[in-house]
Amino acid sequence: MEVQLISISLFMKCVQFAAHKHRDQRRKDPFETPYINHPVNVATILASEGNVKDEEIIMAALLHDTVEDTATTFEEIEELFGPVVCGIVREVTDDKTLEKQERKRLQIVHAATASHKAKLVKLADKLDNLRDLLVNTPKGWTLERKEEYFVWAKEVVDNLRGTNAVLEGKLDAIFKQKNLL
Ligand SMILES: Nc1nc2c(ncn2[C@@H]2O[C@H](COP(=O)(O)OP(=O)(O)O)[C@@H](OP(=O)(O)OP(=O)(O)O)[C@H]2O)c(=O)[nH]1
Ligand SMILES: [Mn+2]
Repeated sequence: MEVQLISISLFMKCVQFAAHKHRDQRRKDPFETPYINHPVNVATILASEGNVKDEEIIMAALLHDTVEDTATTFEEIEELFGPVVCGIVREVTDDKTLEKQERKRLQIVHAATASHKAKLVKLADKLDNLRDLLVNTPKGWTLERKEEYFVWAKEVVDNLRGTNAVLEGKLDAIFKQKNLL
């Protein structure tokens, strides 16, 4: 068995915390998928496809949208799950007080200098969102807006390269399918 650094108890508290915080949210897809499916997908992509063994990265993936999209604070996350997990979540959290265009621009800029752990979470986050867009159109989105998302996501991913060959390969297969690579 792999060395296990984080107790199963704390890990499950993290799953429970994320599910609780996102309990009233739905994704934008036509099926109104419960929002928690996305953080669970991102964590599962890292563990099962990306071969990531570091439990703190998996926990940060489970929590990655809590501060951005729910009434969760970094202080809560640090108190419950420690400074490393909190630091990763902080790095992948957009400042929602900024204009959307500026937020999107900053994701591209910040990707380049993010820590290795944060880059892994961002790669899996984009992979899950793009896989969804290949099969669904979010409510209220035009096809053009969807195409623009692929173009923008590639700019973010281009600044995350050299982090995880498997995840980057899977993202590149999607970009090739969209004629962006
Ligand atoms: N593909 C997809 N995306 C959905 C769905 N429901 C919610 N989203 C979220 O929508 C965001 C993209 O929509 P935009 O209009 O471009 O961004 P905004 O929500 O921040 O304004 C993605 O965030 P992001 O900033 O790109 O990444 P992150 O917030 O997940 O880090 C994604 O997480 C869905 O059903 N499918
Ligand atoms: Mn996300």
